[in-house]
Amino acid sequence: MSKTAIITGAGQGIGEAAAYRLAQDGFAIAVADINEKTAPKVAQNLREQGYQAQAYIVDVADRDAVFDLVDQAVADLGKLAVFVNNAGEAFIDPIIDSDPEQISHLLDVNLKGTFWGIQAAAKRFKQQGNGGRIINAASLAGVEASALQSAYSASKFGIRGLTQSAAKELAADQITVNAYNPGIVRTPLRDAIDEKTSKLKGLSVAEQQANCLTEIGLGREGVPADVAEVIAWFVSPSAAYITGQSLLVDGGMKFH
Ligand SMILES: NC(=O)C1=CN([C@@H]2O[C@H](COP(=O)(O)OP(=O)(O)OC[C@H]3O[C@@H](n4cnc5c(N)ncnc54)[C@H](O)[C@@H]3O)[C@@H](O)[C@H]2O)C=CC1
Ligand SMILES: CC(=O)C(C)=O
Repeated sequence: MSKTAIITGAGQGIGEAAAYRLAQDGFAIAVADINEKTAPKVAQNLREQGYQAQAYIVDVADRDAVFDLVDQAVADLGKLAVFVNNAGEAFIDPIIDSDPEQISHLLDVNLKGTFWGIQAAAKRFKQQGNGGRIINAASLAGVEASALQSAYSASKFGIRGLTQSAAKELAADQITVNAYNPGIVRTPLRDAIDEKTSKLKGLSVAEQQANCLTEIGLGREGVPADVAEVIAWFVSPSAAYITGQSLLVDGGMKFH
């Protein structure tokens, strides 16, 4: 049985890119996502390329489902080695107009979903007895908050705090906990942000994009400092003693 990497939100975007990248490093990939169409497709593509992969339909906001995900993936694919809390959502609205339900849902997915992933992975790592790697999706917006993204930025600042606290608690069990903080990565999530922002700010999408930070790649183009590469580095032997870090990735890389 292989070493398993569970990646949430791996049905598209950054999570999908991370799935391909970690598969190249020999991990069996649990493609976990709420989307019943995309997760099986990604898992199938991985298998067609000769990698071990399985799709799991899960809502990361459901704590029991996240624990079940770990149990099932380990039973199917082998010992857990890596858990990437990548799944997330965003919405754009002025803070005074932000809908309470939408705020709660975003925090349930982004912040509490990461909490459940850390808990489930850490419990499994402790049972297995030889450490593990937990990597969380924070964001540039969790280092420098953006207007119109109050709930999202709050969730990403929170994820950085979760990362630091968990890292301090789990280091004794050789479990590292780190976060990647990408700038702009051209995914459906980012496209939706830009479109709504440009509407609210009256900017054309082109003008809005011109205001963006350096766009970085999803890893398939192999551009430097791409996000999938950062996730793979956090999992590599050279990062065995790196923990509690939030790595800002916006074309360059700097710890925060
Ligand atoms: N795209 C960007 O510019 C940046 C993205 N990020 C973060 O990176 C992560 C991935 O973002 P993208 O790939 O851009 O997003 P995306 O929207 O393209 O993909 C997110 C995936 O997560 C899944 N998902 C959403 N809610 C879920 C839930 N409750 N349970 C399970 N799966 C769920 C979606 O089905 C989708 O497949 C997110 O946490 C996002 O906040 C951070 C900084 C920049
Ligand atoms: C979506 C997101 O976190 C950014 C920085 O664009």
